[in-house]
Amino acid sequence: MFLRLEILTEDKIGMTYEIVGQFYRLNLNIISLEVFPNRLCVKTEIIEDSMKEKLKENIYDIHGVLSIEEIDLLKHETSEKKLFATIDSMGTGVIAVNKDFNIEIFNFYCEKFFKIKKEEVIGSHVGKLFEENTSIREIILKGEKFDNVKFKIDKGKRANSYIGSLRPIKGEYSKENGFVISIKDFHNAIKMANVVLNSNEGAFKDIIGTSDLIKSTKEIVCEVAKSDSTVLLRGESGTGKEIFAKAIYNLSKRKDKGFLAINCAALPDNLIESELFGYEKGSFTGALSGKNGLLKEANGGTVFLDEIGELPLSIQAKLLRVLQEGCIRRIGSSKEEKIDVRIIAATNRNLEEMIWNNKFRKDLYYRLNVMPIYIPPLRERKEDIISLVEYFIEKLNAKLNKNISETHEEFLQELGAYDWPGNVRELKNVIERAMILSKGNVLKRTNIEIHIPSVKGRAKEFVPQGKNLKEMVETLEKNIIEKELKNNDSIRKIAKRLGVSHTTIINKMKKYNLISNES
Ligand SMILES: Nc1ncnc2c1ncn2[C@@H]1O[C@H](COP(=O)(O)OP(=O)(O)OP(=O)(O)O)[C@@H](O)[C@H]1O
Repeated sequence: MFLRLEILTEDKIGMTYEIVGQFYRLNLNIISLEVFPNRLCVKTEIIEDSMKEKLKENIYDIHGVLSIEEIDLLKHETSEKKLFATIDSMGTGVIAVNKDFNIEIFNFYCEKFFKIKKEEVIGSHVGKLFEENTSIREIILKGEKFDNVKFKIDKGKRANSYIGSLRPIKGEYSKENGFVISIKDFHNAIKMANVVLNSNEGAFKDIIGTSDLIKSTKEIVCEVAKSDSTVLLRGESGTGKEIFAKAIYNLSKRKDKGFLAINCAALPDNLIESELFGYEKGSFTGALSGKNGLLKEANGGTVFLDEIGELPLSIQAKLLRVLQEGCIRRIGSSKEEKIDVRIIAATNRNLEEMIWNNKFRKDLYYRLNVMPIYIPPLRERKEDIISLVEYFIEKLNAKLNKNISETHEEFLQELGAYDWPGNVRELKNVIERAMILSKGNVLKRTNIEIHIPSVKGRAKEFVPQGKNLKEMVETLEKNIIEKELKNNDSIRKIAKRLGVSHTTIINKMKKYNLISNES
């Protein structure tokens, strides 16, 4: 406990000397002294009331002393308290170290991730905190400025990555007086980077990734969105073609008009034409009244034609008329109607090969390919995996009613070692499965359910179950269809891939009691 006095005085030379003298006459130790014009604040040890009265009397006897008041804190103590409260409330770890490398400040954030109380580390050597990580320890002990170095702190259950920076504290004559280390959680830093990168571009808010490849794709998209030209998005399945199509629409001048997404593979062959172009009354049995097609419905807006490579050749010819002349003709009508739609198409098929095999019209290809944009596969931008994982965890926590807050380093390493043939869609599914499987709040390597040949070795040879060849073939057939259905592709697309009809797949699904996402 301390006694703190604030003494107001007249402006007189030697006043401080005289007041301080009264403390020494009573043999009192001055702990702190603040001198201002006409004001003096003194901190001393607590003393008995009689002694305190004596001290005050003696000070009042000095000519020019106006008042003496007991106060709670000296000015520098108030500032120090404010500073510590600020440092403690920061979402960044702060460690201040003196010139002898001893810790002087260790904020609340640091207590949390080092799992040590500040009382245990204040005054001890900073090197002790980074004992398990010799590389960062060496850099820190140089005491020289550095920015954003990634390192790991392994505290048993929690092994996470952080980003550290260091600033030396310079004295008035540039002599070094220690340094301050600031530490951020790596994953939080990435989240923030995403917020900042996406803040101007609301259109990109659902497109996660800060890799150079994604950044340059976003740049191209921004340029392309300004014009009204047809765009062809190319890239493997699950790379995000549809969300890029949405971004183009959101950045375009048609953003206040409609956006209609049509999956060409999901429309059965016999319905595609009527769905897209509409039909006249009586044009076929059952056409009791006429109907507008989807393209007409989308007039003035943007149409996203996903999986354009799946369109039958006859429809390709009609689509070419839309692109060339802006005209559609309903089934059963001899009249063409003008429409104004912007087409964004997408495919994961090799259209050039399809042209070669007479499966895709060359003229339509050239018309679509005015602005091709290639969406890179995830394996070429693995640096985006961490931010995608964070993003999906946050989204899926709400959906699955979970509270996953951490990912083990090994979990991320394993994801990084995989090649992701199903791209971001596959990553999302793997995260969802891992979250369902995880017992606590942490995602661990053991929660990953994918086969990673490079990491876990080759798969065992698969021998289908069954009493005889017929049963074995049926098991195999069931497994193949089941696996295809898991990719969430349309039945039409699966049928194409397996070289059978749409009806065959539906019949087999009934036979084996399988359900698709279309059911
Ligand atoms: N960069 C990304 N950020 C966040 N989510 C993404 C990203 N890329 C893809 N996704 C998600 O992955 C899933 C698949 O994306 P999308 O449907 O756009 O892929 P696609 O390329 O159109 O696939 P397909 O060719 O099979 O139709 C969606 O859930 C989408 O939201």
